[in-house]
Amino acid sequence: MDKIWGQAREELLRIVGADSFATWIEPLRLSAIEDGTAQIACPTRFLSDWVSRHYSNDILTVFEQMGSQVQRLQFETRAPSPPRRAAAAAPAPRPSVKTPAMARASTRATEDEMSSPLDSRFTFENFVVGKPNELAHAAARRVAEGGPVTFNPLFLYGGVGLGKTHLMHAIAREIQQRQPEARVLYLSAEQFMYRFVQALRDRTVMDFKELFRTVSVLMVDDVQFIAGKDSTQEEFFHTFNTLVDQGKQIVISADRAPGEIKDLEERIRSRLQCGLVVDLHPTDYELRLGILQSKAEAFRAQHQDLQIAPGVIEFLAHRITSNVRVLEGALQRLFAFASLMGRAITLDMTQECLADILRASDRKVSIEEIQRKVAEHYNIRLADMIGPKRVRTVARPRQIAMYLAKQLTSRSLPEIGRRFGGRDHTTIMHGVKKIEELRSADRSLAEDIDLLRRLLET
Ligand SMILES: Nc1ncnc2c1ncn2[C@@H]1O[C@H](COP(=O)(O)OP(=O)(O)OP(=O)(O)O)[C@@H](O)[C@H]1O
Repeated sequence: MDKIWGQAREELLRIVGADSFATWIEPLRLSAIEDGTAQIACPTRFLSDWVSRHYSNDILTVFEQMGSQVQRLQFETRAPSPPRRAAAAAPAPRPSVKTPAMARASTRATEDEMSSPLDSRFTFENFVVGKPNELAHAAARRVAEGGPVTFNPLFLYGGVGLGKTHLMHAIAREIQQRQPEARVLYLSAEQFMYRFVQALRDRTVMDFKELFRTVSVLMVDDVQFIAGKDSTQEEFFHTFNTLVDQGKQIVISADRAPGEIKDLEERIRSRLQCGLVVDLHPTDYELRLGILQSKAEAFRAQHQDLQIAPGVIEFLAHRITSNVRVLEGALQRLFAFASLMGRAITLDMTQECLADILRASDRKVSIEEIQRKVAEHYNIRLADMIGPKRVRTVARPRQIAMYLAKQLTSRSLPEIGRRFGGRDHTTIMHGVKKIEELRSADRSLAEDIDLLRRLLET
């Protein structure tokens, strides 16, 4: 079982990412596989509920990929046997954010568990600065240099893969190096919630509060995760206030601006807005070029025989515009391919080796995707997008979808009309005009549209 689970964990780590893995998958063990059912031991009921609701599909997919006969999962709440490191696929231990002061504290075990490990690649030196991220970078540097707290919190936001986590790790690492006695606690909002719920269950809330309220710097990644989770928000709010009152620095990241996070309590929203809010804009050509050049240089420092033909880096910077993570992935694949084949990286080879990525970044948004995203965003049924209902709560999102279809696709008005349940092109024209007018008058609608557009374009 350990061997199978070790293999499955490796794959799960890749799928769910290091943070979610450490929080949700790491504590699980595979106890048996019988008649197509995998029995998975979870240390707490909460964990088993959460994992079964959010990660069952991922786990089943991984079993399927491994060629196993597992069809169902059964979660049991019982203390798992201690993990066997040899079979485990947990990430190699990386330095975690803890300090000598933390080690002396009586709650040491909890603090160690609480902080997320830092990725050693995510430093300021490795962060390439360009127009789209210069403000975020400057603010992050300022916070990392320490000194009097000038803006609190620092709120960094931006789309997927644009460097938020990189900057957060760089700040944490730099503070740690400059002020070894500072207690920096860095974790994701998901982990904050998990630890809080665990403290509630174990009746150790006072320890939890004490721990969070005595740190020097609190850094919380992906704060949008706590939206809609009432008691976690409440606890976060109090922690936040106590630290700000004590003049302690807080750094927060999210995938959108505080004003755009739905189901976030108003008082938290306004607290988050009262420091410095900076965003990481989508990359431009120059920044992509800079990032590619710096990564290629780093790679060539270790593989001197690697040849990259002129124009390849420029070609990639021009063609792959989605985000830095995709850009990095493309480059890594190219390097791996070139060293395996012992070939120089030419333009032809790049096109052949990255055909799928290049096709995907060519991809145009479809009207169906627009309808689906808009329906999800406004919580209406997808069928209402094409149906006849005229109530405002349905008609307005429908018009927004029409507007986005006009903006983001090259379809004609009659074609769009057909996809909206056979409506006439004049109805589409009217919808598009209406939204254009409302956009300039209604700020929150304009923000909604920008958000949807970003979601659809990434
Ligand atoms: N300006 C940059 N210079 C160098 N590397 C970068 C830059 N921006 C992003 N990266 C790299 O791109 C990858 C994705 O960045 P990161 O994980 O920080 O994104 P993110 O904004 O946190 O995304 P997500 O919301 O998906 O977590 C990382 O490997 C990071 O090192």
